[in-house]
Amino acid sequence: MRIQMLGTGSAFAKAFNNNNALITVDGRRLLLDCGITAPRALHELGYSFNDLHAVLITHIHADHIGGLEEFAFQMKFVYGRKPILYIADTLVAPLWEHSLKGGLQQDEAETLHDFFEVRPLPAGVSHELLPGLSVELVPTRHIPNKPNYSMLFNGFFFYSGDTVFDADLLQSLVSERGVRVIFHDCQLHSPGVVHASLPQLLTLPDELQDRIYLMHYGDDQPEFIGRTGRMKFISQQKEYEVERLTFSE
Ligand SMILES: Nc1ccn([C@@H]2O[C@@H]3COP(=O)(O)O[C@H]3[C@H]2O)c(=O)n1
Ligand SMILES: [Zn+2]
Ligand SMILES: [Zn+2]
Repeated sequence: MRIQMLGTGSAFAKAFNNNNALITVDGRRLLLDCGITAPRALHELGYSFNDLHAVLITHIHADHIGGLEEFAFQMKFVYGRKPILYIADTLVAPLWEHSLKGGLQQDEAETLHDFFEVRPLPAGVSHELLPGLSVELVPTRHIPNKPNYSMLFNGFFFYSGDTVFDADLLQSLVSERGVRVIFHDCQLHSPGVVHASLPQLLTLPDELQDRIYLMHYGDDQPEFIGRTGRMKFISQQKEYEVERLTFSE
């Protein structure tokens, strides 16, 4: 499994694109979140929306779904096919009613299903997204009363979908679930109200820090290079072989 971040920036970053990723398995590409900057970021890497097998969504903040209107319109009017949208079952209605309907709907009968092959995913069970890639949605805390999901891929790779610091969850993922690689959102400055902050992540034991790669950071990230304990920053646009990340690099 290879992963290439389209961006590693926080919602307000300007030096980095939105924290969205391309996961590639056997030549098939899954887009993981599609934020405001995703259309341009894909283009800069030489991809079009038509090169994607499917898109998977963590939650409905604009840095994670703000590019879906263009994705839907391009697939309908430029490429003439409906893309697969994997999304938590609890987010299907909010995504349409609160985010996409205003731009996409042209007549009252149109729904999200007219633009996407919607695959609602219950949390807590494994789903095959494409051959060789499975996911379990893990509910994580981000904004009170708004559903949000982190992703456990192939049983060993945990990708946080914007979450507050939760040391117990990270510890149990490693000691009970066998997680080997963790991509975690990281707000560089305290307090981490809706994200994990770097000072909080630095309190984790070495055995966890060794597995953690930091993403979703602010524009002053260069000032923090060398100040992340045993954790490492993930770079945007660089491609990583996930199986080879732990304890290497
Ligand atoms: N209660 C909230 C809600 C939002 N925010 C900021 O807005 C951003 C939305 O995208 P995000 O990546 O979840 O990060 C959120 C916070 O920076 C915040 O700081 N506090
Ligand atoms: Zn975000
Ligand atoms: Zn968010």
